Amino acid sequence: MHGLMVKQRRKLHRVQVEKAPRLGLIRPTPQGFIVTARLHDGQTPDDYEDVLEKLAHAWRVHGVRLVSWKPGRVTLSATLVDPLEMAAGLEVAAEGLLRVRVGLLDDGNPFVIDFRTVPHWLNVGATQSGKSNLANALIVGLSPQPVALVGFDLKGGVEFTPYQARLSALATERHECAGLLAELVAVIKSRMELCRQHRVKNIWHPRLPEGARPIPIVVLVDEMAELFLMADPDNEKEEVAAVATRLLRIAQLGRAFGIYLFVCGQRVGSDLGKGVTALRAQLTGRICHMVNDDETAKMCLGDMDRHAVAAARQIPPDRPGTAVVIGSDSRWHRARSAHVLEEEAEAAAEAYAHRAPSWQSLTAPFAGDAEQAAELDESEIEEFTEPDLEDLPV
Ligand SMILES: Nc1ncnc2c1ncn2[C@@H]1O[C@H](COP(=O)(O)OP(=O)(O)OP(=O)(O)O)[C@@H](O)[C@H]1O
Repeated sequence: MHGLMVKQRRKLHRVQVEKAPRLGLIRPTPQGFIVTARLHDGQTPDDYEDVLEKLAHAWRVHGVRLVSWKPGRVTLSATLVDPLEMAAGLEVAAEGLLRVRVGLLDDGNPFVIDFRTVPHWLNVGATQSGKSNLANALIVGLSPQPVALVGFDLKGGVEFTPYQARLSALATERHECAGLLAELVAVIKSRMELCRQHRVKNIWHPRLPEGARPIPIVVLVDEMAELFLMADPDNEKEEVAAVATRLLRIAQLGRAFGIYLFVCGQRVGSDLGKGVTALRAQLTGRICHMVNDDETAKMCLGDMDRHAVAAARQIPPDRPGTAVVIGSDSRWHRARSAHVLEEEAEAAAEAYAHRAPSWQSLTAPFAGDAEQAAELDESEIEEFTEPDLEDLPV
């Protein structure tokens, strides 16, 4: 027994985490180089994630990322200059239905918002960090597409009114938002009925005749906090609760019924209430621009990857449009959006105004009172929350 203990203790003593890396061959890449490091006993890839910034300084390079790992070894990629410097001159491009290339990732790949693979997004950042610029990029990329756009603009309309020509509906006050959200849930309910009639689980299923397939709806929300903050809880509680529930229903069921959320805000904090935390869990696409407080970075990225939080806190204020993004691959990337002026987005909205379906045509399938139609029971929600991925549009 004693011998075993001594052996164990020796083994434990062998474990040292901070040791010089054992590097393999250095291979050049267009942006810098790639190198493999063998892990010392007791090291994990996480230990490397924790010291990437130190490595970048030691190697005198712009940045180091851990690109992959196998048992016992990690592969690191170093970039000599910031690839995001090149994003400024990029153009936004539609890359298929509901898919927009909005900028560049720091591994040189395009930064793509693809609602087909990641249906709902949270876009946060301090003032002047580049949130609206990204929304502008989406307007430019989505306007020519056969999709409906709906705006919730709690900044009194300053953000989305310029694009009204291409919007099928716009709400600027919270009570209007509550009504419009009820109508969207009612749209979901009518699409549910349609799917039941054709015995399919989502609107993309091939069994649904092409003519019967409803048009996708992208919902843009700006300033999320305004939907949840209460100046006078006694009078506003009910409305806030209704807004929170309806947003959550849209997030839970949107993927199956072609309704997608892009939610922007300066701040996401637990003080906004449980509704925000529940909603956040459904917004699996995350974009964190420069933020002023740790809590917002943590709320935006922390539940996905703690290293992403540290990366977001390092975004310099003089690089608007730079963000830490978690998208379809569930890994975090530094990214920068293409620079899109409000005028460009406005021009795109005007040019494609004829593509905006009328709100009446979108809500036609449900007759009567939206508030009532917006009631859903748990079994209905469960029935449609996990659509088959193969059915999503191509
Ligand atoms: N990707 C980018 N490249 C270059 N400049 C950018 C980029 N994104 C934003 N900017 C510039 O940074 C400034 C702030 O951007 P934007 O208005 O999008 O910030 P915001 O986060 O929406 O701010 P606010 O909350 O105050 O509306 C603008 O002048 C904009 O042109």
